[in-house]
Amino acid sequence: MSHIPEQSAADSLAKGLLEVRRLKARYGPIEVLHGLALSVDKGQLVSLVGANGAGKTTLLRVLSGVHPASEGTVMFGGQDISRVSSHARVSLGICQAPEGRQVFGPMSVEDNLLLGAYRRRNAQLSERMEQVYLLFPVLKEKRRLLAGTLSGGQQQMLAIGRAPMGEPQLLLLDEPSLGLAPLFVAEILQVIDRLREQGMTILLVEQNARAALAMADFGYVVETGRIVKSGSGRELLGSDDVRRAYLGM
Ligand SMILES: Nc1ncnc2c1ncn2[C@@H]1O[C@H](COP(=O)(O)OP(=O)(O)OP(=O)(O)O)[C@@H](O)[C@H]1O
Repeated sequence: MSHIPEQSAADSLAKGLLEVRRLKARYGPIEVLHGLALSVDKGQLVSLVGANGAGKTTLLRVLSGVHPASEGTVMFGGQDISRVSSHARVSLGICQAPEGRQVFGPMSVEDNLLLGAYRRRNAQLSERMEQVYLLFPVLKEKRRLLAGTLSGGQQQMLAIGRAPMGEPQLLLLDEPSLGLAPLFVAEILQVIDRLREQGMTILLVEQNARAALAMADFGYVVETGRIVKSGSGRELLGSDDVRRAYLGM
């Protein structure tokens, strides 16, 4: 029988842009992620759904490097980044849009967007900014205003619009529609869909499970720190368990 060297076995597992294996994380003595595995391929939109407290935010915090994994591996682009700092992960192209409305109020909308462009050279900035303005026309209209004067929904759009300015390899979005009026929710979800159409790889945590799964290439259901189900967005939407637990059907 031919022998497969360990390294090539590991390589064959690491096909996705992001590969998470046996991931554990804790807050003090309490473990909240219990050996979680998932993968995200380049260009995919992957949605994580699950009840409050299931561990979705913690997972994103571990992926962006702001919370340590206690065990397991995070591979990104074939490289083990499990022990890499959050700063270095940003340089590698992992970007987490800040939760909610975290913008710099005393700065203009345009300057807020430029802050997201740390990875871009000047020549490409205006082109990228125009692309963001195409996604969010209201930000173009208000580009000279102080961010603090925007409505809550517009500030949330700015916080999300800033992320693609740096052309991340992987965009992590935690509840981008949280607390928004239904009109803004629909708009934010459309923008995320368009970012995916433009080829961006996105890992999305979203309370609106139906919409998050409907637009996802692939989805994972997280329950108390474990993945309990996975499949294409369509498969999960059709699953009785998922419909009962997360879609109120
Ligand atoms: N800073 C913290 N210190 C201690 N425990 C925490 C902390 N943050 C989260 N937890 C706990 O970790 C578990 C997972 O929380 P997490 O926020 O990751 O879940 P979630 O799925 O994102 O839920 P939500 O949608 O409510 O944010 C929960 O039991 C929560 O109470």
